[in-house]
Amino acid sequence: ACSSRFVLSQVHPMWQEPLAIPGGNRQSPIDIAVRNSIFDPHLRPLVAKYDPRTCQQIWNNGYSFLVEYDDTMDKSTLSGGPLEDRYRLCQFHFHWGENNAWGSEHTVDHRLYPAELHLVHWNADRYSLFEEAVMEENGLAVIGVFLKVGKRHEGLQKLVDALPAVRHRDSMVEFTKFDPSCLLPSNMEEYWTYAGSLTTPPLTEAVCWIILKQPIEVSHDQLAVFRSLLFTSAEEEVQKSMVNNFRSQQPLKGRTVRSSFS
Ligand SMILES: CCCCCNS(=O)(=O)c1cc(S(N)(=O)=O)ccc1C(=O)O
Ligand SMILES: [Zn+2]
Repeated sequence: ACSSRFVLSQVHPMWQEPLAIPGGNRQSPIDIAVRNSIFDPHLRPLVAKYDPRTCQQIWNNGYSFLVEYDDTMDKSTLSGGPLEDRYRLCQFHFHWGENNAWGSEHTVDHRLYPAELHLVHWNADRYSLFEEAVMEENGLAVIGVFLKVGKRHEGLQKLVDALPAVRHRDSMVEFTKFDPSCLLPSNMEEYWTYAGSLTTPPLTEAVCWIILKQPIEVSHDQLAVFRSLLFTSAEEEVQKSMVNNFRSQQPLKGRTVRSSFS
């Protein structure tokens, strides 16, 4: 699995923004101002080919819960879209709020969603390890999918049922045969893409962000289980609910957001 062993538990969930950020002119997340995005006819549909057999475990890293994949071979890959190379899936995770009014990291014309899914991939054509890619420009490609409250998401339920087992920070359980394709919306043609960064430390400016226009629907109760997770470990006497684990929006600094649709 990718080395998302970067243990965020040293940073408080509403962690203090560092003063100096490497570069600092392509930080994420951002607001996507639809009318300012530029239609690029060369942008192709995204091609996500995931093998559920590469799914390994879920863990609570003190910031979110990550579902980690075996990325030692080219088995679960992302290509197409704005990407020149083939990227390997290493993990997916979510960001959410304490209620349904907010929780996403990106916004569309300042519209907030109750949660956002991130599927993290690294450029396996150019690098041999995730750790290398995470320090390189466009070493990573992250797909962002907005979640909205509606009907129950059957595919998500297997994941929701596993969450009580990783309630506390640093807990981990085996989790296998999960195909993350079930969390993607049907429309993989319409997205926005821009050059950005990780939204958690080390905030490296290595990410080609691909934000899908079509949200997925999950039920209120499914989101409530996300909020039953804890930032804190089993040993800590004061337990803190894992909610509002999103970063504040960052300045665009002259960047262009491209759209695959007009
Ligand atoms: C070597 C240090 C890697 C740190 C980042 N790891 S990651 O999997 O890319 C990641 C991305 C993101 S994000 N929101 O996709 O930028 C959030 C958390 C993590 C994590 O590891 O917890
Ligand atoms: Zn994320």
